Amino acid sequence: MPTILGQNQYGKAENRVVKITRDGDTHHIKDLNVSVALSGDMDDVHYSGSNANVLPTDTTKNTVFAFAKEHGIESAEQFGIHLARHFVSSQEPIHRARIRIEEYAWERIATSEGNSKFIGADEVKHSFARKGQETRVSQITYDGENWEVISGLKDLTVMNSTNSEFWGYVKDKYTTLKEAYDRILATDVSARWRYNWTSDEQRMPNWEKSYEQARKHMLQAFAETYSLSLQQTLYQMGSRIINSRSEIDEIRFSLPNNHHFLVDLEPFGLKNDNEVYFAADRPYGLIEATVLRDGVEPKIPVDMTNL
Ligand SMILES: O=c1[nH]c(=O)c2[nH]c(=O)[nH]c2[nH]1
Repeated sequence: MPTILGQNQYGKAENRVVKITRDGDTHHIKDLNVSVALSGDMDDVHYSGSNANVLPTDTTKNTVFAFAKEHGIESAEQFGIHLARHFVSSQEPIHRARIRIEEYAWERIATSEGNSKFIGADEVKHSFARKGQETRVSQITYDGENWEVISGLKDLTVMNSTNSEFWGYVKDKYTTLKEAYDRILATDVSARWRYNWTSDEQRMPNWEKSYEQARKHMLQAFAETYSLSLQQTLYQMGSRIINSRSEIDEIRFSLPNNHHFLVDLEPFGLKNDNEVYFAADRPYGLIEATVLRDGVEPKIPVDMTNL
């Protein structure tokens, strides 16, 4: 049966490019997921395997990262226009470029009051929470006599664009990681905290207020900790909650270390001055721990934060 080629397109999908613009100590984030689809005179590569008209998908990926440096990311639309125009105008066989972009919005984390003087602002200039993703969770158990309430949240994505280091670790013959003195620290917070309220219904905590405050203290600790490891930041987040909320005795975290790798732009004659990152989705470090009020028995199950 004779066959003919129908519609076709190709390119690199889901390039996770993060651009940090450092305006003094105020940082700005653009976080995009960019998918490139090109089409044009591509009959030959399908029929005979000749790659003479094929700009590699790897090159389309590199172009996304290089353009983040060369043109900046003013808006997703403007960035997409630059890219589409580039592919169609620089490659004769390419007649059509479709650039799809998802943009993830971030908002600044508000400072705690004592610290706003120290930082000189009501918002930390390098600490962000990703908008509109998190889910609030709770588990209530009652045996006819006693209550156990465990609350928390998951998928709260946060980032510090500076004030994070990681060095001085064990090195064996398989270690290749370079020590970092100024890295991005990003994670998706999954946390569960346990209330010490068990029976007296007259003295039930104000659940709404408690959630709001616990979340706030946790975020402020994330933003205000100068981090030497995600483990250290985790402990600060937990102890800030325990110390500021008397109704909470225990908190457990599961924190993926969302790695951001600086992209090597040297091959394109560009200097990457801690600006353009590849946001990897896997593998990731996974840091988990419980923080307890001293003298309290741990009761939150180890695997609960993965639910
Ligand atoms: O904060 C970190 N903690 C680690 O245990 C670790 N391990 C690693 O490779 N990078 C990091 N970062």
